Formats: sequence, structure tokens, C-alpha cells
Amino acid sequence: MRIDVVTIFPDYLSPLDLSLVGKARESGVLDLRVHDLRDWATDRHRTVDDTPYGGGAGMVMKPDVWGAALDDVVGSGDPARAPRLLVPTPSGRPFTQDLAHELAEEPWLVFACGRYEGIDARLVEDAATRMPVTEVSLGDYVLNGGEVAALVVVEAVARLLPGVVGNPESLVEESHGADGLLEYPVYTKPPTWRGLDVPEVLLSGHHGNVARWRRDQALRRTAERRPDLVARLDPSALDARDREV
Ligand SMILES: O=C(OCc1ccccc1)c1cn[nH]c1
Repeated sequence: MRIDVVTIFPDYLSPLDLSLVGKARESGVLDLRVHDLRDWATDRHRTVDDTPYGGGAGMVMKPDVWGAALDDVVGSGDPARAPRLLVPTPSGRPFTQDLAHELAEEPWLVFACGRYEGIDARLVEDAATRMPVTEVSLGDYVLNGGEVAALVVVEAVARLLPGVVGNPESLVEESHGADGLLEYPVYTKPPTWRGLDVPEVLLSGHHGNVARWRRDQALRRTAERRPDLVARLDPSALDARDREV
């Protein structure tokens, strides 16, 4: 997979040189390129923003600078080879594990990281004539720019790529995994720590009981912390025992 990120703060993306994503880049599984939007600014001050039409506080990012940058990054415009453009914004489509899996299937992603009050709306309108565009929201809060959101999406997607995570098994039993439940609590040595014991069942070696305990914990946690997820559970996925939890 190729990923391009266009931003006025390229250094914000340097954490992607580390760890799993860093290894994926070395191994060639991930081809990540970061571009400084100011390289496409035309004036001496390398201006990328201007005052908003209609008034209001803050500044808006210029469509012409962004357009020139995306034209260069995306290139010819052959629809068969067009990337999916991702624009992090509070007003976007909620980013979920399902969307992460959807994006992990794409051969090429391009992130447009907005700052200030955002990017002139015509950039997305124009780009959508040549490539699929998804405005994506990480949640109902406001960041100063899209870079941190891009880091989150890149990490969530890269870890799903074959060969990135050592043990693909570890991708299955996680929160918001296939069963739509939150993850159960995990423990490791020592068996007692500061007077706190690991639940007996986990030391029993009885795999059936362990699996049952874990499912009960996941159900209980989900009911306590995320009633919204319980509402969306597929009833047929719950057995009679589950309903007692
Ligand atoms: O703040 C965010 O993106 C940066 C951004 C982009 C455009 C205008 C303001 C801020 C964000 C919040 N949830 N998901 C994304």
C-alpha cells in the first residue's frame, strides 16, 4: 500500500518512522510519503491560507495551493489508478474499525491534513470528480489540524496489512473486533501484585472456563461502558447464557 500525506507540519508524521509502521515501510509493505504543502505555495511567504468569505474568525486553507499539491501527488488522473483521498475533519464520517478494514483494502491513500478552520470546500468538490473522497472524523472533538488524525488512521490501517503485525491472531480478539464487544481484562505474572490476585479461572488451565469467563467480562464491560454497542449486537450472536450476564 502507498500512503501520501500532505501537511504544513511534515514533522508531525515522524512517529510513523517508528515501530510497526516503521518496519512495514522498511519491508516495503507500506510506501509512506510525506509532503510539505508549502512547497506548492506560489508567493514569497509561502502562504497557504486566507481570510474566510462571509467573515468569521480564523483562516481558511487556499484551494489553489491544495489543488496544485494534489495534482502533483495524484498525478495523471487515470481513474483506474486514482487513490482514495482522506480528509480528517470533525464533520466527517466516523472512523471505525470497519472503516479501517475498508481502507486496508485500498492500494493507495492520500491524506489532506487541514489546519486553521479547514480547507476551502471546493478542494474536495474538485477532487471528487477524479477520485473517491472520504472526509473522516475520529470523534466529536476539535483538533488543531488533521495530522494527529492521520497518524491514528495510518496506524489503525497499517496494522491490518498482511505482514505488519507479527501474529495475525492478535488482530482478532480485540475491542470492536468481530464480535462487536469490548475486550475482556488481561493479566500476566506475578499472580499476586500489591495484594491483588489474578482471577482464579485464568490460572485453572481449563480453556472452556477461561473462554466463558472472558466472554462474560466482555459482555459485562460492553453493557456497562458502551450501551450503544449492546443495542447494535446481533441477537443471534448471543446465547442463553449471555443473556444472563
Ligand atoms: O479536528 C479534527 O481534524 C482537524 C481539523 C480539520 C479541519 C478543520 C478543523 C480541524 C478532527 C476531529 N475529529 N476528527 C478530526
